[in-house]
Amino acid sequence: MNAPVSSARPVVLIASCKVELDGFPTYTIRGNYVDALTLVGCQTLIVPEAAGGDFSALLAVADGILFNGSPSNVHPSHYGEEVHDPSLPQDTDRDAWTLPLIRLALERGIPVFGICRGYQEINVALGGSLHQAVHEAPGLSDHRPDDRENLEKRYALAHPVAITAGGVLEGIFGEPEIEVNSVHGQGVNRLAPSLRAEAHAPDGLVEAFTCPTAKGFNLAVQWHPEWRPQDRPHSLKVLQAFGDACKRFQQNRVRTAVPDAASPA
Ligand SMILES: N[C@@H](CCC(=O)NCCCC(=O)O)C(=O)O
Repeated sequence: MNAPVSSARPVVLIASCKVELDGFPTYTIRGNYVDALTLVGCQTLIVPEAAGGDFSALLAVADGILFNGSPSNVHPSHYGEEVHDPSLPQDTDRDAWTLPLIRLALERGIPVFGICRGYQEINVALGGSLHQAVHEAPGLSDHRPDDRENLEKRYALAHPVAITAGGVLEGIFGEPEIEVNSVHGQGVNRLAPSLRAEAHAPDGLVEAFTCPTAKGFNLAVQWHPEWRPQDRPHSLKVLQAFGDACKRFQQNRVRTAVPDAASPA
């Protein structure tokens, strides 16, 4: 008998940010992260918190987790530094649950995708550090967009990245170089020991990585594939790779869960 498969969309958790709005604590997520995952066949579930670090309810439903971008920075105390520019936003509430969840998800083989802040979070969660101001680091370029420009220009393709030969991204793109957008002031300084660089900017900054020892698909990128993926084939391909991994994870859960429930009495 063939094992049953699920036709339901895989459930992908997305981390929301916590900001103050009109005096109230408010959980936020930019809609293009949701739309991008919907486009590649996933059911998104926005997660505001994991009180007390209890992840059991989340792990029971997650077929994948997106650690998305955000204007805020990971607090530098997580990599042993003081805040370099106090005028920039922090989100210590998000740090408190996303950093341990990253470690747990990778250990369990749940598909993980990181974008921008999420990319930086994964590096920090695994013991890496960040440049708090890439543009001030000797030899590195300014990776920030011009905030006076409209969104179209801020998310325009900004520079090439060289794709690591034999890596996950080369498998997805089949090309040695692609063009990416660039919407960040911070960046990877010390790459966590368990991570492997998957792409580099022309100034040498690591722009993508994977954790090869994790059991499941995982990838993180400094750029923003969620911006207009319909119009950008490379963005669509990388999102689709994550969506497909979530689908496989879900199918595997269905296959391993169903026999008990379906066994004849
Ligand atoms: N604060 C970090 C993170 C950058 C980042 O995630 N930018 C995206 C912001 C908008 C969005 O949510 O899409 C840095 O500046 O390096």
